[in-house]
Amino acid sequence: MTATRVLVLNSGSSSVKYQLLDMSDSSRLAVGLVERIGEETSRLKHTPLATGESRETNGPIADHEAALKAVAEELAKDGLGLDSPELAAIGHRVVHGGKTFTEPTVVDDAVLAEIERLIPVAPLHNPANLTGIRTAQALRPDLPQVAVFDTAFHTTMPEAAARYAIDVKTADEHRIRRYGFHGTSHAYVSRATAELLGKAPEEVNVIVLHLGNGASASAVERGRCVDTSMGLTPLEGLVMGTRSGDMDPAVIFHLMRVGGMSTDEIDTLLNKKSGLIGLCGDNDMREIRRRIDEGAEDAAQARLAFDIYIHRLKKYIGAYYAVLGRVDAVAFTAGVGENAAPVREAAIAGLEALGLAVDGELNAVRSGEPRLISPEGARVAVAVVPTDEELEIADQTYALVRNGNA
Ligand SMILES: Nc1ncnc2c1ncn2[C@@H]1O[C@H](COP(=O)(O)OP(=O)(O)O)[C@@H](O)[C@H]1O
Ligand SMILES: CC(=O)OP(=O)(O)O
Ligand SMILES: [Mg+2]
Repeated sequence: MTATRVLVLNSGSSSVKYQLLDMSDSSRLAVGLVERIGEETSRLKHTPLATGESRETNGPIADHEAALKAVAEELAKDGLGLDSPELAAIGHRVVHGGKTFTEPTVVDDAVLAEIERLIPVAPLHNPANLTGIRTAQALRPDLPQVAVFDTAFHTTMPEAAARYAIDVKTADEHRIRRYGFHGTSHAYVSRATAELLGKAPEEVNVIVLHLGNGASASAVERGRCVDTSMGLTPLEGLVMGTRSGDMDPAVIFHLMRVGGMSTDEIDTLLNKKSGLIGLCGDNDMREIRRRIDEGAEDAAQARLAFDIYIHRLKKYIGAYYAVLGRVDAVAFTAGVGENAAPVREAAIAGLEALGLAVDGELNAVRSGEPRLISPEGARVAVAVVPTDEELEIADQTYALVRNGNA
């Protein structure tokens, strides 16, 4: 029997999203999510696609190792356990691959060591990714574990976009440059956008707006990334759920000298207590829109947070329009981009001179399919293109192991 199944693990700082796929037809066998790892109120939601009936387990899950073991138990209940001979490989999302990894990579000790070395530049993500890999290795030591890096798609950025304008020697010594993240999503969505336009990826220039809890924009020229908004770490760029995005770096010196804050306190402030949550107390765009739309008592604060979020997004659309010179499509994706029509409308509003517009009726359509929301005949397409990082990771993982390369 040929092993055609791939388990994909997308380990975040406090969550694990997973999917088991059969790559003979790219179908899903099971999907699930473990949330709030490390808290008392952890939750595992598991759905075997054969029945479509979800099971939920609530109660403390201490760490990512325990989370993955719980996932393995749930899969086993459906006869989809990790001991299955049909499993060909386990694919892992790894957030930071530095400049080392430009392709999906079969994990060995040297690869693990390099992912570990990169922890200081992805402190929220790489430790969780490592635990995911090590736990999976312990459960199935005989299987290839494949790392698919968020940074890989961005390694094509030219030096002019990737370098910060700081002393070159210092930058090189500490490997300070812009790496970019969410690359698996930017790659998948830019390709799917080309397909929606009936073109090959090499024929189009696309601005991809990945708006989830973390958020980033990218400029994709003929299938290759030429700029992206995240930098050395996933902190730079757009306003995010809990991260500040761009600001004058002197804010940090000021907080240290005048505010008396420590490096760790500022790190926590900018990564976990800023962005939408810092501006208005909510990091969920649904809640922010509810406050605005219902005219809640604290609507003004939510409105300001929304406006700052949109202002930054619009600046990046303009910047990447200039970087690309000619734009064929702007694609919205991830939780906010796929679901929040008011965000899409506001971000594109006023950009008619650039050939960009949103049709109100098309924008209001709710669907899981890629779709155009620009008016018929528009010079530049505006699209909603659902991302599928797990499918992309599974594809890349299977492509690497199916020919016995592993
Ligand atoms: N219907 C919706 N309207 C507005 N925002 C939504 C909606 N559904 C989800 N979101 C937003 O999507 C975010 C999560 O996006 P997601 O891509 O799943 O993020 P991540 O992968 O970073 O956890 C939530 O924080 C929420 O703000
Ligand atoms: C890199 C990054 O920001 O990832 P996420 O959006 O999953 O936090
Ligand atoms: Mg995400």
